[in-house]
Amino acid sequence: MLETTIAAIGPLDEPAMTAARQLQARLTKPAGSLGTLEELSVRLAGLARSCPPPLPDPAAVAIFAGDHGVHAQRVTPWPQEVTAQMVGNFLAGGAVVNAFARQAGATVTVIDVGVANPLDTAPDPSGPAGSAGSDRDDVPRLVSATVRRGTRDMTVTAALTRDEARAAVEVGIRIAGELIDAGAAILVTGDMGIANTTPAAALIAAFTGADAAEATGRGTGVDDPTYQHKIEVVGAALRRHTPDPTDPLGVLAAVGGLEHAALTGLILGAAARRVPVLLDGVIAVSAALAAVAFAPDAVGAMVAGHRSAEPGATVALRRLGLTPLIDLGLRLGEGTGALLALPVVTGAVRVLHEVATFDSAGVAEK
Ligand SMILES: O=C(O)c1ccc[n+]([C@@H]2O[C@H](COP(=O)([O-])O)[C@@H](O)[C@H]2O)c1
Ligand SMILES: Cc1cc2nc[nH]c2cc1C
Repeated sequence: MLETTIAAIGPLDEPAMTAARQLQARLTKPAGSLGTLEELSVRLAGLARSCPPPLPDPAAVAIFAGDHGVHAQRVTPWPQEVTAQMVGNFLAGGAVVNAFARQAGATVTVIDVGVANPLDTAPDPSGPAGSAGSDRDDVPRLVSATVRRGTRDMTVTAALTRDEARAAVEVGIRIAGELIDAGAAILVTGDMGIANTTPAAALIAAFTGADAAEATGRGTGVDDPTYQHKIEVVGAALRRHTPDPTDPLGVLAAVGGLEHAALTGLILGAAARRVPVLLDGVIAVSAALAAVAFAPDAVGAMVAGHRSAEPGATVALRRLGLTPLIDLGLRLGEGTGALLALPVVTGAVRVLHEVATFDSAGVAEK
């Protein structure tokens, strides 16, 4: 499944991109006045192989949840149980991602690929928090696709076996296919996993060659001594495994996480179906680096929703050559920054569908 998905990923379609550039030049606005949105609309036309490309509606958020053996190294102040508890919150509709998804009209699917603690998924008799008036279709959905109940501690041994990493990637590919088959026109990445900014930093360092200090951030907000310790943990894991960036499955297995690997699969699955994938924060962009290591053309399907405050996100975005659409200092994850960027993507495409040309509107050109 991984190999066939990689084989299905191809370059952007040049004729559709040329058509989009030519249409942009005829629309009633000064050339280039929509800045980044113009190039985004061209890219999305190339991805869809049509001009105009379809509007990115409806959107589907896929939140992959997993736990991390490296939590034992005290790289985060939060207890591991919070991963399972936040999954319960997503399913009850009470997290920030749910509020933003309701605002964007996006569905929310939570995929348990490796949560260590039991999930409390009993329905709340009072109904989903904050979702008054929503119909059944808007209720967040849980998919149980546990590969293992959390990774191993990457400072001691490989976080995953190659088979486990592959299984998690293939969960992501399967979810991409299911969401697209159900009608999603854009996929939005989400993640939940206490301690997951540590493997994200290690992945970014492994794929870009950045050192541990450049790739590592404060995650949920660690104090100065813990931050220094976290950089050492990332550095120690990299020294132990010396991951080979040309072997993405090996890198994901050595220093990755189950949600990172599943997000890699989601991105590859979207790219293979030529559907855009809106990237959220540092966990998503670390997975995106693995995706381009599998299939360089996968970058054509990626839209960087926002610039996470985590420094590793900027390192990864630079390597991917992606300009984030918004930069608001967010560092929450869950898909929140990407969802806020969704109207920008929609706007970029809507212009190609709806804006009059100089000819049709009788507006004089310079
Ligand atoms: O999306 C981001 O860039 C981001 C930055 C910092 C923290 N997070 C979220 O916070 C959790 C990981 O933080 P930590 O400090 O426990 O590694 C995990 O659930 C992530 O979704 C996410
Ligand atoms: C409360 C909380 C909510 C989150 N959402 C994503 N990561 C998170 C981490 C914590 C700690």
